[in-house]
Amino acid sequence: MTRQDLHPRPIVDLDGLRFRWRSNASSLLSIERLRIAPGERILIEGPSGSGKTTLLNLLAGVITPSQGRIHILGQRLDTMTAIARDHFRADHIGYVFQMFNLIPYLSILENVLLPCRFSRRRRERAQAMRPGPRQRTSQALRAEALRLLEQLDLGEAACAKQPVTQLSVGQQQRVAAARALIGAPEILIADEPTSALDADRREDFLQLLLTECADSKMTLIVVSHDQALSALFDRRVRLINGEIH
Ligand SMILES: Nc1ncnc2c1ncn2[C@@H]1O[C@H](COP(=O)(O)OP(=O)(O)OP(=O)(O)O)[C@@H](O)[C@H]1O
Repeated sequence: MTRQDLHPRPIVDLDGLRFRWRSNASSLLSIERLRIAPGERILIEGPSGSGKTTLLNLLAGVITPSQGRIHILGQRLDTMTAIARDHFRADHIGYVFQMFNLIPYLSILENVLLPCRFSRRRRERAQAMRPGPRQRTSQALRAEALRLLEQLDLGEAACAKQPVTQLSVGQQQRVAAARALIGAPEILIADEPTSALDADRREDFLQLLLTECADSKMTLIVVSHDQALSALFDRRVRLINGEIH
Protein backbone atom coordinates (compact mmCIF):
# COMPACT_ATOMS: atom_id res chain seq x y z
CA MET A 1 0.00 0.00 0.00
CA THR A 2 1.40 3.41 -0.91
CA ARG A 3 1.39 6.52 1.23
CA GLN A 4 -1.22 7.91 -1.15
CA ASP A 5 -3.55 4.97 -0.38
CA LEU A 6 -3.15 5.56 3.34
CA HIS A 7 -3.89 9.27 3.01
CA PRO A 8 -6.06 9.68 -0.08
CA ARG A 9 -6.84 13.24 -1.07
CA PRO A 10 -10.03 14.17 0.76
CA ILE A 11 -13.17 14.31 -1.32
CA VAL A 12 -14.55 16.93 1.09
CA ASP A 13 -12.29 19.47 2.78
CA LEU A 14 -13.72 22.30 4.90
CA ASP A 15 -11.34 24.85 6.29
CA GLY A 16 -12.03 27.71 8.73
CA LEU A 17 -15.74 27.58 7.96
CA ARG A 18 -18.16 30.06 9.50
CA PHE A 19 -21.79 30.42 8.55
CA ARG A 20 -24.34 32.95 9.73
CA TRP A 21 -27.80 33.56 8.30
CA ARG A 22 -27.56 37.34 8.74
CA SER A 23 -24.41 39.46 8.74
CA ASN A 24 -25.15 40.85 12.21
CA ALA A 25 -26.00 37.43 13.71
CA SER A 26 -23.54 35.16 15.49
CA SER A 27 -22.17 32.13 13.62
CA LEU A 28 -24.53 29.18 13.39
CA LEU A 29 -21.63 26.99 12.23
CA SER A 30 -18.00 27.25 13.20
CA ILE A 31 -15.91 24.37 11.86
CA GLU A 32 -12.12 24.64 11.79
CA ARG A 33 -11.53 21.53 9.70
CA LEU A 34 -13.54 18.65 8.34
CA ARG A 35 -12.02 16.21 5.92
CA ILE A 36 -13.84 13.27 4.42
CA ALA A 37 -11.98 10.59 2.49
CA PRO A 38 -13.30 9.09 -0.77
CA GLY A 39 -15.65 6.20 -0.05
CA GLU A 40 -16.06 7.11 3.62
CA ARG A 41 -19.46 6.69 5.25
CA ILE A 42 -20.14 9.54 7.63
CA LEU A 43 -23.01 9.99 10.06
CA ILE A 44 -23.70 13.57 11.17
CA GLU A 45 -25.68 13.78 14.37
CA GLY A 46 -26.59 16.42 16.91
CA PRO A 47 -29.53 18.13 18.56
CA SER A 48 -32.30 19.79 16.60
CA GLY A 49 -31.23 23.23 15.41
CA SER A 50 -27.49 22.50 15.73
CA GLY A 51 -26.96 23.21 12.02
CA LYS A 52 -26.90 19.73 10.43
CA THR A 53 -29.09 20.58 7.43
CA THR A 54 -27.24 23.87 7.01
CA LEU A 55 -23.94 21.96 6.88
CA LEU A 56 -25.33 19.60 4.22
CA ASN A 57 -26.54 22.59 2.19
CA LEU A 58 -23.04 24.11 2.36
CA LEU A 59 -21.45 20.83 1.25
CA ALA A 60 -23.86 20.64 -1.68
CA GLY A 61 -23.29 24.28 -2.65
CA VAL A 62 -26.94 25.22 -2.09
CA ILE A 63 -25.67 28.04 0.13
CA THR A 64 -22.18 29.52 0.61
CA PRO A 65 -20.19 30.15 3.81
CA SER A 66 -19.75 33.55 5.40
CA GLN A 67 -16.03 32.72 5.82
CA GLY A 68 -13.70 29.83 5.02
CA ARG A 69 -13.12 27.44 2.16
CA ILE A 70 -15.00 24.41 0.90
CA HIS A 71 -13.21 22.05 -1.48
CA ILE A 72 -15.18 19.20 -2.97
CA LEU A 73 -13.36 16.75 -5.26
CA GLY A 74 -10.44 19.18 -5.18
CA GLN A 75 -12.54 22.05 -6.54
CA ARG A 76 -13.23 25.22 -4.61
CA LEU A 77 -17.02 25.32 -4.26
CA ASP A 78 -17.51 28.52 -2.26
CA THR A 79 -16.05 30.83 -4.91
CA MET A 80 -18.08 29.37 -7.81
CA THR A 81 -21.05 31.28 -9.18
CA ALA A 82 -24.51 29.99 -8.25
CA ILE A 83 -24.92 28.52 -11.75
CA ALA A 84 -21.54 26.78 -11.59
CA ARG A 85 -22.47 25.34 -8.19
CA ASP A 86 -25.76 24.04 -9.63
CA HIS A 87 -23.88 22.31 -12.45
CA PHE A 88 -21.29 20.94 -10.06
CA ARG A 89 -24.02 19.55 -7.80
CA ALA A 90 -25.91 17.96 -10.71
CA ASP A 91 -22.69 16.28 -11.92
CA HIS A 92 -21.20 15.11 -8.64
CA ILE A 93 -23.68 15.12 -5.77
CA GLY A 94 -26.89 13.19 -5.15
CA TYR A 95 -28.96 14.89 -2.45
CA VAL A 96 -31.90 13.32 -0.62
CA PHE A 97 -33.52 16.43 0.84
CA GLN A 98 -35.34 16.34 4.17
CA MET A 99 -38.58 17.29 2.39
CA PHE A 100 -37.68 15.14 -0.68
CA ASN A 101 -38.36 18.00 -3.20
CA LEU A 102 -40.11 15.70 -5.69
CA ILE A 103 -41.76 17.41 -8.66
CA PRO A 104 -45.51 16.70 -8.27
CA TYR A 105 -46.43 16.89 -11.97
CA LEU A 106 -43.74 14.43 -13.06
CA SER A 107 -44.11 10.65 -12.87
CA ILE A 108 -42.02 8.51 -10.53
CA LEU A 109 -39.65 7.59 -13.37
CA GLU A 110 -39.37 11.17 -14.60
CA ASN A 111 -38.50 12.32 -11.08
CA VAL A 112 -35.77 9.69 -10.81
CA LEU A 113 -34.40 10.64 -14.24
CA LEU A 114 -34.22 14.39 -13.50
CA PRO A 115 -30.46 14.44 -12.74
CA CYS A 116 -29.84 12.83 -16.15
CA ARG A 117 -31.65 15.76 -17.77
CA PHE A 118 -29.49 18.30 -15.97
CA SER A 119 -26.16 16.50 -16.16
CA ARG A 120 -24.59 14.84 -19.17
CA ARG A 121 -22.10 13.18 -16.87
CA ARG A 122 -24.84 11.52 -14.77
CA ARG A 123 -26.67 10.55 -17.98
CA GLU A 124 -23.59 8.83 -19.39
CA ARG A 125 -22.80 7.10 -16.11
CA ALA A 126 -26.41 5.87 -15.75
CA GLN A 127 -26.32 4.57 -19.31
CA ALA A 128 -23.01 2.80 -18.65
CA MET A 129 -24.67 0.89 -15.77
CA ARG A 130 -26.72 -1.04 -18.36
CA PRO A 131 -24.53 -3.78 -19.74
CA GLY A 132 -25.60 -6.03 -22.60
CA PRO A 133 -26.86 -5.23 -26.07
CA ARG A 134 -26.75 -1.60 -27.11
CA GLN A 135 -29.97 0.15 -26.29
CA ARG A 136 -31.19 3.59 -27.16
CA THR A 137 -30.13 6.13 -24.53
CA SER A 138 -33.68 6.74 -23.29
CA GLN A 139 -34.34 2.99 -22.94
CA ALA A 140 -31.06 2.45 -21.09
CA LEU A 141 -31.81 5.32 -18.71
CA ARG A 142 -35.33 4.07 -18.01
CA ALA A 143 -33.96 0.59 -17.38
CA GLU A 144 -31.43 1.94 -14.88
CA ALA A 145 -34.08 4.05 -13.13
CA LEU A 146 -36.34 1.00 -12.90
CA ARG A 147 -33.50 -1.13 -11.53
CA LEU A 148 -32.99 1.38 -8.71
CA LEU A 149 -36.74 1.65 -8.06
CA GLU A 150 -37.08 -2.15 -7.96
CA GLN A 151 -34.24 -2.34 -5.44
CA LEU A 152 -36.20 0.12 -3.36
CA ASP A 153 -39.43 -1.86 -3.74
CA LEU A 154 -41.07 0.71 -5.99
CA GLY A 155 -40.92 -1.07 -9.33
CA GLU A 156 -44.63 -1.80 -9.34
CA ALA A 157 -45.69 1.74 -8.42
CA ALA A 158 -43.45 3.11 -11.19
CA CYS A 159 -44.83 0.68 -13.80
CA ALA A 160 -48.42 1.43 -12.72
CA LYS A 161 -47.58 5.12 -13.29
CA GLN A 162 -48.83 6.01 -9.84
CA PRO A 163 -48.57 9.82 -9.39
CA VAL A 164 -45.89 10.83 -6.90
CA THR A 165 -48.50 12.84 -5.01
CA GLN A 166 -50.35 9.60 -4.22
CA LEU A 167 -47.33 7.84 -2.75
CA SER A 168 -46.89 7.41 0.98
CA VAL A 169 -44.25 9.57 2.64
CA GLY A 170 -41.96 6.54 2.96
CA GLN A 171 -42.39 5.78 -0.77
CA GLN A 172 -41.65 9.41 -1.69
CA GLN A 173 -38.49 9.23 0.40
CA ARG A 174 -37.38 6.17 -1.58
CA VAL A 175 -38.10 7.89 -4.93
CA ALA A 176 -35.89 10.74 -3.69
CA ALA A 177 -33.18 8.17 -2.86
CA ALA A 178 -33.36 6.61 -6.35
CA ARG A 179 -33.10 10.08 -7.88
CA ALA A 180 -30.01 10.83 -5.78
CA LEU A 181 -28.37 7.52 -6.72
CA ILE A 182 -28.93 7.55 -10.47
CA GLY A 183 -25.78 8.07 -12.51
CA ALA A 184 -23.60 7.24 -9.48
CA PRO A 185 -22.49 10.71 -8.35
CA GLU A 186 -19.27 10.67 -6.30
CA ILE A 187 -21.07 11.94 -3.19
CA LEU A 188 -24.45 11.00 -1.78
CA ILE A 189 -25.87 13.37 0.82
CA ALA A 190 -29.00 12.34 2.69
CA ASP A 191 -30.89 14.38 5.29
CA GLU A 192 -32.78 12.07 7.65
CA PRO A 193 -33.33 9.50 4.89
CA THR A 194 -35.04 6.98 7.18
CA SER A 195 -37.30 9.36 9.09
CA ALA A 196 -40.48 8.26 7.31
CA LEU A 197 -39.82 4.53 7.53
CA ASP A 198 -40.94 2.00 10.17
CA ALA A 199 -38.17 1.07 12.60
CA ASP A 200 -37.84 -2.43 11.08
CA ARG A 201 -37.41 -1.08 7.53
CA ARG A 202 -34.83 1.59 8.39
CA GLU A 203 -31.83 -0.67 8.59
CA ASP A 204 -32.79 -2.53 5.36
CA PHE A 205 -33.16 0.77 3.53
CA LEU A 206 -29.88 2.13 4.81
CA GLN A 207 -28.13 -1.16 3.95
CA LEU A 208 -29.41 -0.71 0.43
CA LEU A 209 -28.03 2.81 0.23
CA LEU A 210 -24.72 1.55 1.62
CA THR A 211 -24.55 -1.29 -0.92
CA GLU A 212 -25.32 1.01 -3.86
CA CYS A 213 -22.73 3.49 -2.59
CA ALA A 214 -20.09 0.77 -2.13
CA ASP A 215 -20.78 -0.71 -5.60
CA SER A 216 -20.34 2.72 -7.20
CA LYS A 217 -17.54 3.83 -4.81
CA MET A 218 -19.64 6.75 -3.60
CA THR A 219 -18.95 8.73 -0.44
CA LEU A 220 -21.98 8.78 1.86
CA ILE A 221 -22.84 11.67 4.20
CA VAL A 222 -26.00 11.14 6.21
CA VAL A 223 -27.75 13.19 8.86
CA SER A 224 -29.79 11.04 11.22
CA HIS A 225 -31.14 11.09 14.75
CA ASP A 226 -31.38 7.32 14.70
CA GLN A 227 -28.67 6.03 17.05
CA ALA A 228 -29.48 2.44 16.06
CA LEU A 229 -27.97 3.07 12.62
CA SER A 230 -24.65 4.46 13.80
CA ALA A 231 -22.81 1.10 13.66
CA LEU A 232 -23.28 1.06 9.88
CA PHE A 233 -21.01 4.11 9.39
CA ASP A 234 -17.23 4.50 9.38
CA ARG A 235 -17.30 7.70 11.40
CA ARG A 236 -19.70 9.83 13.42
CA VAL A 237 -19.48 13.62 13.40
CA ARG A 238 -21.31 15.24 16.29
CA LEU A 239 -22.47 18.84 15.86
CA ILE A 240 -23.24 20.79 19.01
CA ASN A 241 -24.02 24.50 18.79
CA GLY A 242 -22.51 24.54 15.30
CA GLU A 243 -19.17 23.03 16.34
CA ILE A 244 -17.81 19.55 15.77
CA HIS A 245 -17.26 17.49 18.93
N1 LIG B 1 -33.41 29.96 5.61
C1 LIG B 1 -33.14 30.23 6.89
N2 LIG B 1 -33.08 31.50 7.33
C2 LIG B 1 -32.78 31.80 8.62
N3 LIG B 1 -32.54 30.85 9.58
C3 LIG B 1 -32.59 29.57 9.20
C4 LIG B 1 -32.88 29.19 7.84
N4 LIG B 1 -32.84 27.82 7.76
C5 LIG B 1 -32.54 27.39 9.01
N5 LIG B 1 -32.39 28.43 9.86
C6 LIG B 1 -32.03 28.33 11.29
O1 LIG B 1 -30.75 27.71 11.42
C7 LIG B 1 -30.72 26.88 12.57
C8 LIG B 1 -30.18 25.52 12.19
O2 LIG B 1 -31.11 24.88 11.31
P1 LIG B 1 -30.79 23.46 10.66
O3 LIG B 1 -32.01 23.09 9.86
O4 LIG B 1 -29.48 23.49 10.00
O5 LIG B 1 -30.69 22.54 11.97
P2 LIG B 1 -30.73 20.95 12.12
O6 LIG B 1 -29.64 20.59 13.05
O7 LIG B 1 -30.71 20.31 10.77
O8 LIG B 1 -32.13 20.74 12.81
P3 LIG B 1 -33.18 19.50 12.74
O9 LIG B 1 -32.49 18.33 13.40
O10 LIG B 1 -34.33 20.00 13.54
O11 LIG B 1 -33.51 19.25 11.29
C9 LIG B 1 -32.12 26.85 13.14
O12 LIG B 1 -32.16 27.71 14.24
C10 LIG B 1 -32.98 27.37 12.02
O13 LIG B 1 -34.08 28.08 12.50
